[in-house]
Amino acid sequence: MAVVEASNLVREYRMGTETVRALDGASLTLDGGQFVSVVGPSGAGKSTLLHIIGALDTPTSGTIRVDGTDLTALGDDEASEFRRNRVGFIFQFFNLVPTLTAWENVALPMLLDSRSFTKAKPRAVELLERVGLGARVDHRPAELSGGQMQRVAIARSLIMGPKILLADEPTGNLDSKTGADVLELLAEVAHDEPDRLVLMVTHDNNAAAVCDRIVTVRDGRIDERDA
Ligand SMILES: Nc1ncnc2c1ncn2[C@@H]1O[C@H](COP(=O)(O)OP(=O)(O)OP(=O)(O)O)[C@@H](O)[C@H]1O
Repeated sequence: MAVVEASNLVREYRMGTETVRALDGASLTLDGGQFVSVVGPSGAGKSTLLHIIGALDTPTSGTIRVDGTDLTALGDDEASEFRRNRVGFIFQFFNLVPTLTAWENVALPMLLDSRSFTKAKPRAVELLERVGLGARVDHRPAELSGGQMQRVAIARSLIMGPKILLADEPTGNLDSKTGADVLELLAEVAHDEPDRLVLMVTHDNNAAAVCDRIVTVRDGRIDERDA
């Protein structure tokens, strides 16, 4: 089943009197059960594409459906609910809350929802075990290595059970061995469930090489061979 269906996406930014076209008619269909990387030159529109797929930004024109939801039809509150419950985000600098322990960081999205409050800790601990950090649940980010922090962030991205994980340069701040381990984990996460998609923006050719599919963005469009 298609998790992402993007058609003719255009995203323009106004810069004073100039208009920058970050996306210029990008079309793409992505199925679940895959680990997909997005590559291309600097300024090609990769991050803009990822932000639109994650409902962090809206296109100027074009259509975008993610996990069956038409993102262009969402209001601000619906978009933030979509981001919280239906998408997992993984960032280069991990974005963990320094004052919270590993399990509290992972549980945060569930702790914010009164309906799931009591289930939050057992689920967070289970996910930390899944990413190999069962012995680190009470550690704070400063007491963890970079690779361990990224594993916590991956566990957090999974807690609401999203169909899609979006990773922006997830290995950009890790050494090559630690980065390779994180990529292996992301591939496992994509293949764990039949229709989960992990979509990763990367500049690292080794990272792209372990993916099931590589999508190239150039001048705001998806390379035709990749669409
Ligand atoms: N908020 C913004 N305001 C104005 N212009 C923007 C904004 N965001 C992106 N752009 C412009 O849109 C184009 C695409 O940017 P984007 O960040 O999507 O590229 P990228 O492929 O992710 O680049 P990089 O690999 O360097 O991160 C660039 O020319 C950029 O300067």
